[in-house]
Amino acid sequence: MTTLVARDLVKDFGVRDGLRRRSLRAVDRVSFTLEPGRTVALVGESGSGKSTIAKMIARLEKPSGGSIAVTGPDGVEVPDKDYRHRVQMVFQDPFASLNPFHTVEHHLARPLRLHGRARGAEETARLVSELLERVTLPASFASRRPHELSGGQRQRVAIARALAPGAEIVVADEPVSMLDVSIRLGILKLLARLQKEEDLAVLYITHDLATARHFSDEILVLYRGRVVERGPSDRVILDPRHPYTKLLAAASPNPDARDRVFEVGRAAVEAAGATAAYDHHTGRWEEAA
Ligand SMILES: Nc1ncnc2c1ncn2[C@@H]1O[C@H](COP(=O)(O)OP(=O)(O)OP(=O)(O)O)[C@@H](O)[C@H]1O
Repeated sequence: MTTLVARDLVKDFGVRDGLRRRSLRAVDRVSFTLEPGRTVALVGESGSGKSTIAKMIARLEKPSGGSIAVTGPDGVEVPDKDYRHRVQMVFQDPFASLNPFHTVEHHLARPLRLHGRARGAEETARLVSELLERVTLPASFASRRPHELSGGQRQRVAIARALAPGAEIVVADEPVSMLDVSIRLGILKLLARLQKEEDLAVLYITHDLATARHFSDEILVLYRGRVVERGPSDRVILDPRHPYTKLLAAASPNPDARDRVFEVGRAAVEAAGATAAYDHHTGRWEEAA
């Protein structure tokens, strides 16, 4: 059982304030545990520190304080060289995260070879086909280039690429926010299926409380770098206790923005056959009788 424990994570950035430089605390003592077969959602509005946490987990940013440790089934911390096999990212923008000059096969074969999972052309081709199958894309897509794929197909390739090194912990940073509304649910369901079938530990980063509820076990609500509320997903959404969570549930006074935030949520609610409905008057999700 591979587990990631983030303890008291802190990130300070040096920022310019007029002529002076000052320190901005983007993440303030955030702790969580990612376990196999479970999804933890980090929810917060723009600037709350979600991406900075993702980058620290992916080792793209160095924490200013706290620790991140991945332990293997034996309970022993995995050595640095294994960290990157085990912990992989799916980024927000599938248009920017794939190189337009390279084929799908190149994008998947590279991590397979880099992490020593495939030797020789035959084995690589077989594993590339398997990866495409896991994200429900036809094997024939291997020879395509990113511009020949839709946004959703690109995101599936990005997920396959994250799985290629044998990832056990996946950080999905707003994985559907740049996709067409009609295909978002398909990508979230794919992540949910992989999480269950392959026992992945997932950190799902989103500003959308509704999908956080339906696709995660635990929700952490971030406000200005701090966790202001955390708990089982249903409890946090149906019975938010912190005023900021209540505010987030109300999303925005602008009905257009609010509807955008919640349209995926509504689709997710319907697809899951759930009985909850978002009440714009009370600003809460209510269980139907
Ligand atoms: N490299 C950096 N230098 C200075 N400040 C930064 C840097 N990266 C992030 N910040 C600041 O840290 C805070 C948290 O940013 P972060 O991108 O983590 O938020 P977020 O919740 O992911 O927002 P979004 O949803 O817009 O991506 C913000 O105030 C941001 O301006």
